[in-house]
Amino acid sequence: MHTPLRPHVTVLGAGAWGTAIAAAACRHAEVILWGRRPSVITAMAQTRINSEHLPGIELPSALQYSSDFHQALEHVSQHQGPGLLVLGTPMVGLPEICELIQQRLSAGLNITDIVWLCKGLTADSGKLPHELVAASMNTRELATGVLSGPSFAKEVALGLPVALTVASDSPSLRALVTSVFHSEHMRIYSSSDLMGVEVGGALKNVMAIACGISDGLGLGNNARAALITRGLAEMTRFGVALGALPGTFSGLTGLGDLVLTATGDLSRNRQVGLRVGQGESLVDILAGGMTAEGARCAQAVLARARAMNVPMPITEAVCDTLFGGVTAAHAVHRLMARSATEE
Ligand SMILES: NC(=O)C1=CN([C@@H]2O[C@H](COP(=O)(O)OP(=O)(O)OC[C@H]3O[C@@H](n4cnc5c(N)ncnc54)[C@H](O)[C@@H]3O)[C@@H](O)[C@H]2O)C=CC1
Ligand SMILES: O=C(CO)COP(=O)(O)O
Repeated sequence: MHTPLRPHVTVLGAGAWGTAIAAAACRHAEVILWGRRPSVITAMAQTRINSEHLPGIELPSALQYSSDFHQALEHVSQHQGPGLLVLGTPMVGLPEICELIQQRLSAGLNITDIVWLCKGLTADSGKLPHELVAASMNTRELATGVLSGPSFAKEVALGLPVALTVASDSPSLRALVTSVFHSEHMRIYSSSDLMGVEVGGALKNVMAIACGISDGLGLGNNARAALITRGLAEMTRFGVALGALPGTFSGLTGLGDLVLTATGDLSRNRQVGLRVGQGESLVDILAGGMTAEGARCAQAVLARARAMNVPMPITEAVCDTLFGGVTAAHAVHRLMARSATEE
């Protein structure tokens, strides 16, 4: 009897999440983790530890490493069986990665399936990941989608239970991602609502900053519950205006990721909010290069919401506090002083 070929997977981006997801893929696939800094990749190959992003956590011995972009892409294109390319950079790195991939596609490289992990909107043009991918790559011959959900990289790298959602128009991509990642450690659910899944991932970061600010100000548990609930209403309103299905926001990538990031201290977005609420400036907090995508994303979300006439009071309060010179306490006062309304 013939055994199916193990999928080949390349993960581009060796940050916390790219590394954790590459390690998870090793259960069912032959995996290369690509990073752009050769010295970091060499150290990871030698120690089997990502000391910068996941210190002290041993990575699977089967995981391979490369800082050679061409070699990393060939791993998924020059293979008889299924090949999956995973884009694991933050939003800020996505345009460059898409451009590099498109150059290889134009040169004839045969890639069929791409899934990305990033959460947010581009800071300049306010595009969601699938909009950016469609604008910068020739996707006609590609199956593409997003893998998202409540998932702190550290817990995933430790093998603790997690549930994620793959969203794509392509049933074959959904099946491939499921076959690569679904295991007794990681459940994979499927959705065709790419818009809803991406909006949830982007907006929960903004709401996590809001909850962090509230907790940093010491406003209590009631205030945090109100922000989570009204934040969910706000992200649903925004998503539905863009064509998302409302039900998606009560799933893993909406409510699930919102609760995780708004309450879990491993969240960098929540940490940003906590520190802002305690009086630190955003510039100082982000000076070390921390990935906290909710800050930039909040401005892009607000611009898109205004263009659609969608009210986003919490997002507006976050923008005012982070960028508008309004104190956190005054932003809260303004939120609370609005007229009463139907729920
Ligand atoms: N850390 C987490 O727990 C989770 C993160 N995510 C999402 O995954 C994405 C990546 O986040 P993290 O891995 O946590 O970030 P990170 O800050 O740990 O690492 C980012 C990595 O991307 C690399 N990078 C940045 N721009 C690049 C470019 N142009 N080309 C190549 N590499 C580039 C950096 O060198 C760094 O290694 C984000 O969009 C985040 O929202 C999603 C789920 C969980
Ligand atoms: O997206 C995440 C968990 O699902 C990680 O959140 P942070 O980017 O806030 O750390």
